[in-house]
Amino acid sequence: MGLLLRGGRVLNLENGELESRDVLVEGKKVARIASSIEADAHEVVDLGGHVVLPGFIDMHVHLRQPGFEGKETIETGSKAAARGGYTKVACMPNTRPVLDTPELMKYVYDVAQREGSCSVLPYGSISKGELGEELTDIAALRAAGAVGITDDGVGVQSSSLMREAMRIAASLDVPVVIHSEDEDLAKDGCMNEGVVSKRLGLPGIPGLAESAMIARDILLAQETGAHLHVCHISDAWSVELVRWAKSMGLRVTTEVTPHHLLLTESIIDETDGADANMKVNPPLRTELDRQACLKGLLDGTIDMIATDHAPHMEEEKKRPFRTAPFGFVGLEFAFPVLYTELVEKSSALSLHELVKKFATNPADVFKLSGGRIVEGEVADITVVDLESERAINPDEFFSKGRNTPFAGQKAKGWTVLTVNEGRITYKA
Ligand SMILES: NC(=O)N[C@@H](CC(=O)O)C(=O)O
Ligand SMILES: [Zn+2]
Repeated sequence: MGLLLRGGRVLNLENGELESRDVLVEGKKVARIASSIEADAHEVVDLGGHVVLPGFIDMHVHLRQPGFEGKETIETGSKAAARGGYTKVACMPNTRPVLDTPELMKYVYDVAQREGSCSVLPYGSISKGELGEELTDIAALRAAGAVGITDDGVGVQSSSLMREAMRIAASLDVPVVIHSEDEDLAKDGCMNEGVVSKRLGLPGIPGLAESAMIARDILLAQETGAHLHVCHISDAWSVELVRWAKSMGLRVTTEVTPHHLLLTESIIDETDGADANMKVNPPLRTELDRQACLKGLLDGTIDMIATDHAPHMEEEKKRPFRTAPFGFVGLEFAFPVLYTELVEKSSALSLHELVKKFATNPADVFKLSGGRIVEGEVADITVVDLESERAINPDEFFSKGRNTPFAGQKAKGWTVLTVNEGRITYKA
């Protein structure tokens, strides 16, 4: 019985070494890891020296179900996740209806159980309908399996509402996950506010719209003792604030997207704002901001990578820059693009440091299973090919979304096999 992964090189997360090991999976767990395993497993996969990693965990994806199934479903989004090497994703509640009740938590778990290709952990919203007016029943959402609470897609404008949410969340040990955006400062903006927005005559969103809200919420986390997790950090001052909060011993964590680590508003400049596939929230910012995010990732200020996979329909993204929806897909190439740019090309960080940002840290921060490959623990495993180079090709996506500015970019590090709770969920 079991699944035997033979002839792979398992990444040692402590020292970064690749160790030739066989891995035997029985049921949902890793049964054995050894140099050579002889077992009559019912399935043997020869890994041919490819690299064996803990399954990736993405704490920020939009699966669009219920309500926006034209953009994505739990089935297609989780398939895309498995193809990208993810074994767990946390999905955002900005669906229709908004995921604001225990019944809707159950709905996501049920659909994922039936149709999903990875573990799907729903967030419950902070406010009913994400309207920012009335709190949800946070205790009931937690009891129904909410991985955290968030109004992602919009910022919580009311400071008193956020304060009350954090008080309750702190008492229940529920992470408060924030889309930091001061709507008054960000009003009608469609790209980063600065020289490029001025040149193109497009309304801007200042970095301050993000950092000012992060400052407020850090202070509220300090007062209430809540665990604050900052979504998709993108601005240099924001990174500085989180660094400060950590140095004060506060429970503040954060994530960054591949696009904020690798791209800037210059791509919008070069194309004269003609392509809404470059429109995302928070917006692509300046080189200074990008460098600050990179530095934050390296020094531990930024705990993890999250894709903020946000699929939209092609027609929607064909609209003018000003009116098209914000968002990029990311699940199917996040690891390859970051491995290639940050590990292989620039040696900004090493493979095992990157893998911690993709798997170990999200597991630890959100107290989830997985994040490492250990005998007796859950068999969430991703095998990647670090040699073959291929271009990112939206036509191959399992996701319904094609909206990415990374289309055509060449990368290495593609997933060849994904195992979620002992079950093969993707095989190249
Ligand atoms: N990131 C985006 O640009 N868009 C997200 C919302 C969000 O994550 O804020 C979406 O739901 O489309
Ligand atoms: Zn958001």
